[in-house]
Amino acid sequence: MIYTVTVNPSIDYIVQLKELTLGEVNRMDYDNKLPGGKGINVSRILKELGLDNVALGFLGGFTGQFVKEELEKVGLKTNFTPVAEDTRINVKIKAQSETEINGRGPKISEAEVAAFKAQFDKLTADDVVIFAGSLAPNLDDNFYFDLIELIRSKGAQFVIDTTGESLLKTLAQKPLVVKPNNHELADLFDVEFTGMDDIVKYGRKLLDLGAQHVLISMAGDGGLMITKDKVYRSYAPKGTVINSVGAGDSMIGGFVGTYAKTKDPLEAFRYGLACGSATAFSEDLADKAKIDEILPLIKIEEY
Ligand SMILES: Nc1ncnc2c1ncn2[C@@H]1O[C@H](COP(=O)(O)OP(=O)(O)OP(=O)(O)O)[C@@H](O)[C@H]1O
Ligand SMILES: O=P(O)(O)OC[C@@]1(O)O[C@H](CO)[C@@H](O)[C@@H]1O
Repeated sequence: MIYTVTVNPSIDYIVQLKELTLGEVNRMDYDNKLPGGKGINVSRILKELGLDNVALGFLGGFTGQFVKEELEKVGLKTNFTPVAEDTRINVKIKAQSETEINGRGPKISEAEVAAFKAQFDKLTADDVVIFAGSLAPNLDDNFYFDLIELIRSKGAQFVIDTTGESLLKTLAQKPLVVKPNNHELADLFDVEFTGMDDIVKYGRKLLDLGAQHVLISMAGDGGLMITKDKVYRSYAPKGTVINSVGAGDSMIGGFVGTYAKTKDPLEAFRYGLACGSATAFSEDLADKAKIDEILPLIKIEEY
């Protein structure tokens, strides 16, 4: 089974207006509320690809209830641990440019953490756990590392979509895939890239440090996959970008879901790219029809 973990889910409150003027009363042209959080987005993409998965994490209050109901409406399996405080609301303003204001999220009590962790005792070598998104304000990185140790001790695989020191720290535990974008990769090694060769050189370091597969996403410029003996490059298909929120989560969903099914990294990369672009070209996350439309446009070449 594939499990996603969203420690700090959200209602994504999408607000559209022609122009945002600071210090004035602004009126919306359109608004929408979506269940959000990176792990939840991965789960929704897996579901679109027809892959069985369970969304885990913490949900609380009326906002948490909304997220749970929206996910159940689309038939997603969930097993969220209830918490006392309200799930956060993240505001996504689409005006002359895109601005995101993400909430801090609820604090999680020790008893709530213990109830959540108990679920991991039953994992087996057939399972994959995907951690994605920020932690609750009172939890530190050890929250993930302790769980990763437990997961690896059961022989299960894990993926963690994180950056900086936290990413470096998890590599020794051999994540199934890591997917920094090119800017995150440069920050990670405190360097400036002058071309694709640099990106490949530093991406390869992640492989050497323990990652099983390395993807580097480059937004509208496509992506790279670095394996032990090959580097694959894809240019993103052209299209009208409607929404950049969740393209990275979609890429992870497409890669991990397809890899779990086929064990073929190249096919998994192809689906990852298609899901990322399909989301960029959709109002919400990509649906199956959009992913199917984009798949034949994905061209991958050896670099
Ligand atoms: N403007 C775009 N046009 C076409 N494809 C895109 C575009 N933006 C993203 N994609 C596809 O989605 C993949 C992931 O996007 P991106 O590199 O923006 O990830 P990210 O930085 O993790 O994004 P986010 O944090 O916004 O979800 C890219 O590698 C690309 O294949
Ligand atoms: O605050 P975090 O956890 O880093 O990011 C949360 C978030 O911005 O990420 C998703 C898009 O990737 C959104 O659905 C959600 O609002």
